[in-house]
Amino acid sequence: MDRQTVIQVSSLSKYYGANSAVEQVTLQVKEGELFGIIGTNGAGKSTLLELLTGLRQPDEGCVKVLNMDAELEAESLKEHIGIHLQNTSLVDKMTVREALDLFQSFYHKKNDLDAILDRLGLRPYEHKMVKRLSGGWQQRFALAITLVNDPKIIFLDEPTTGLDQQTRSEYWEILLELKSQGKTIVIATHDMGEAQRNCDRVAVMRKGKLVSCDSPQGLIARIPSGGLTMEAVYVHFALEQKNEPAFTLPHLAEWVSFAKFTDLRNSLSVISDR
Ligand SMILES: Nc1ncnc2c1ncn2[C@@H]1O[C@H](COP(=O)(O)OP(=O)(O)OP(=O)(O)O)[C@@H](O)[C@H]1O
Repeated sequence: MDRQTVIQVSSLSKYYGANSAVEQVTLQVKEGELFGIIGTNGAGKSTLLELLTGLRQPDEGCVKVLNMDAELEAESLKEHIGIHLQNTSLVDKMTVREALDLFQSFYHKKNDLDAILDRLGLRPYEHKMVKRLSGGWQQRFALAITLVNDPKIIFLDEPTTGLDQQTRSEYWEILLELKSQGKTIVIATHDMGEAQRNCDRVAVMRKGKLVSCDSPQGLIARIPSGGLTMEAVYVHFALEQKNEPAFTLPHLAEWVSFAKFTDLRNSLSVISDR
């Protein structure tokens, strides 16, 4: 039997002046999926996540999450989702435990905080100030915050950016465990290798538009020149412009920016394969 659709996005647009941050995006996410969103800096990933979670209002179209309208029923929706956006530093001066207690007080439904601390390995840091945690532990702490209300869907905005390979792999392992517990996870990421290994489907954004959406293998199979990796998918779908050479100067700048987040050696081998 088909899995239930838990997120339905229909013709969604968000404009900032003349700039369309998200333009006519339509997609669905199924219950229990680990759903990736990729694209260059400024492609619209964060704005899309903000619209999905009801934190921003769309200019056109609509978002239904768990059969609730993300714009009109944001308060009710909040109870059922966990969100980790970029640059959330409100709780820097609290300890891990204090911050978890505070965030949990915002919800009716309450998860077992001790179990969260233990599972995410945060127990030794329970009484440490959040700002004193290393980058990897801060991201785990932020993931812990998303779990305080035992959400059905977790939204994550580039949580592994800047982390070393080992820390990233461990983070994705936790996501796989949450998925195995039935959680639906939507994650914006620049982490192509992990997206390829772990995501059920990936949406590729480019200049606010959804340019492709499929399983990693499905996306890879769509590359006419025959790439083998999500890095190649990124180059083909996220950077490609019709009627222009593949690597104009602006593209090169985007590529360099992307390469910051991925294995440069792999990236260069993708270029040399072209
Ligand atoms: N509050 C805002 N006001 C004006 N423009 C905005 C605002 N938020 C985003 N934008 C613009 O919307 C576009 C999409 O930005 P967004 O942050 O969603 O992209 P992104 O794919 O998440 O990028 P990154 O990978 O750098 O986080 C960009 O052109 C950005 O400058």
